[in-house]
Amino acid sequence: MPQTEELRGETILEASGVKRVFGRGQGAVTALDQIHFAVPAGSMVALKGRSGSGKTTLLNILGALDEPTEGCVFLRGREITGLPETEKSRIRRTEIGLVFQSFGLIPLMSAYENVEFGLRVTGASAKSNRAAAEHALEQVGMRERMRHRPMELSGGEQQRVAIARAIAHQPSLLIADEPTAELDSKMGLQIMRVFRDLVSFSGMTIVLTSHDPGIMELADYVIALEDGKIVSHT
Ligand SMILES: Nc1ncnc2c1ncn2[C@@H]1O[C@H](COP(=O)(O)OP(=O)(O)OP(=O)(O)O)[C@@H](O)[C@H]1O
Repeated sequence: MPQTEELRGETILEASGVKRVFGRGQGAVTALDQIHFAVPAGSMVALKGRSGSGKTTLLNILGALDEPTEGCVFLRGREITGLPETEKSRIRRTEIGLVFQSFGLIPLMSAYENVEFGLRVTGASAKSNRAAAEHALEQVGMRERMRHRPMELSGGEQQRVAIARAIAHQPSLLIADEPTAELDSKMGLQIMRVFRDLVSFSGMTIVLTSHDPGIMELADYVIALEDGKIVSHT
């Protein structure tokens, strides 16, 4: 499998004709329709749009957490839609990292344990998991504080630990749903700096959602959604 860095500039993620309808009949809601875009490897893309415009629905489909009603998604040229759940789960474990608004750390575990715990499902040796967890914490600037529990860390630091957990298996694609929404603007910018470093130094591709124009400015591309459709792509 090529290293993340070697893919830089090539299309890593592509959505083609994606449509997602929730429910049936009269109560059906079309959350996404006619979604087409391609994301070059080693770039950061922000999805913007009002509440209900379809951002989370799209991220869930890109992250192999949900299936479109129509259309397909390709990750590194391979279709990830329509695969059996076991295969999608393998792709999520190896190629995709997920970050959420609410951090989702386990309170009784230290930062290090939170990151290492996520790696146990990979089946790698304890020694390599330890090295991978420490490397990921280093990448987000949290190695010094890795023995602290979440409650001893600021919101921004907790989110950095959550990012370390999401990237510990060195995925090529990081998906982040409103990663700065619970943070003040200074901490939000710190998180964006971490993301920019992951793009610059590790060649990672990041797709995130945000409502904050200051955050959006730091992305390479901005895709605007309105009522489930792309209305601009800059
Ligand atoms: N599981 C579901 N069942 C029915 N409708 C849903 C479901 N999930 C989302 N929707 C609908 O799909 C549309 C898009 O929702 P989505 O959560 O993707 O929007 P969003 O842009 O992420 O909003 P927000 O910024 O508030 O998170 C909305 O009309 C929503 O009500």
